[in-house]
Amino acid sequence: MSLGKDRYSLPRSYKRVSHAKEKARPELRKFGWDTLGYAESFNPPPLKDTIPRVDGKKISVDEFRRDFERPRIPVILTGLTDDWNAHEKWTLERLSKKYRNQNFKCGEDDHGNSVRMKMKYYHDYMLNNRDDSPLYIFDSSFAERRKTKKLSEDYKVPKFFEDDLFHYADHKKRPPHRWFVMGPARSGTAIHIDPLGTSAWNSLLLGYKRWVLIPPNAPRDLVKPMAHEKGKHPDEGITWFQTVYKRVRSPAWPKEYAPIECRQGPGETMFVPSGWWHVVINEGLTVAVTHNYCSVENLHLVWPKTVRGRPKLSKHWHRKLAESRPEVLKIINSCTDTPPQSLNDSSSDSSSSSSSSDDSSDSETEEDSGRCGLGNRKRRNDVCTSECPEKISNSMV
Ligand SMILES: O=C(O)CCC(=O)C(=O)O
Ligand SMILES: [Fe+2]
Repeated sequence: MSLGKDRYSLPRSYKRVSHAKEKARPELRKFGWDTLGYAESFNPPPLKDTIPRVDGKKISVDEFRRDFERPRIPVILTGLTDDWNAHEKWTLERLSKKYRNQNFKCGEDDHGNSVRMKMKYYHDYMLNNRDDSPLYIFDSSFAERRKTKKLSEDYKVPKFFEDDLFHYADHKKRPPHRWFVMGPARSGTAIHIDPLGTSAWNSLLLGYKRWVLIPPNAPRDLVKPMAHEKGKHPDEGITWFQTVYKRVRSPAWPKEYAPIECRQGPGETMFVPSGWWHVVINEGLTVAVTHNYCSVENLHLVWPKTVRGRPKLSKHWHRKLAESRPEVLKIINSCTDTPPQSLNDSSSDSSSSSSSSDDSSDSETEEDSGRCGLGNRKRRNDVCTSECPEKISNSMV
């Protein structure tokens, strides 16, 4: 069975979709995108919702820091999006009309270049595809492009996440940090840890996302699909839900790595603390926005990874923090092996700001993020080894 041109509503959708697919996943050319029949057969086990939910309007920033951010406990905050225009503006109908001819990133080619599709074709694809692991919009430059930047006026960074210390780095130098996210059933994000020790918040406007989070100390080999389980979609959320998920749910799964699971619904904001493994699958059509950030609570984790993975950025950032937030230098000093004076020695840094080589996750840790390397966050990425639609891509580094 292969998808015919008549599956789509617009005359050019088939061609545009085929073109994007060829660039994003050339390895599927022969095998096909719908061969596994997941559109008919994929059915995750019944949900065990084990995440705490807290009314975001009733908790203070200090309480959030004390109860969740500092101890690194995942939580869903409710009510934070109530006054966002996105609730009205981010319906499929309005998005596909207003941004009709705008290109959005829905993949990455083998050279790390963005694969983009006009919203009108992606919308058609989203409604009509039967793919096993569909293309997913994960776009980190929406707020920089003239014709899509208005999207960033439709939501507000919740007060809990406002103090992002990367904000002090020059905008062009800071790693990608915000993504507009849109995808159909079965699209999602393979298991990963977000880049550079950052934490994330992810607010869902439309649809339902199923999440599994696993504590930071869980070994990579345990949480990732085994070589023989990877199949044709090695770096996709759906593969994880078809393989590792069974083990996570079995009595043999180590108690110390007990997962936190949930179904996130519209208006809910997921907080993913630094270092936690997480994997997501969309249960139907979804629209979301997600940001990664560094705060005073996770700086001790972000700093060493930034020094090691993004040395040039770390020097620049150190200078900016010393000017504008000198009080955080004591956190940096307490988690650093590098003597502070060498941070000011620009001659010691030979890395190129445009190269992705300093984006890499720290291979001595379990970090791997695809939306990954905040040098790359989210989609597929060689350096990070997987997932995270481009939360990783090098483009903005
Ligand atoms: O909404 C999703 O697919 C999850 C995204 C995610 O984990 C990430 O951006 O790092
Ligand atoms: Fe993530």
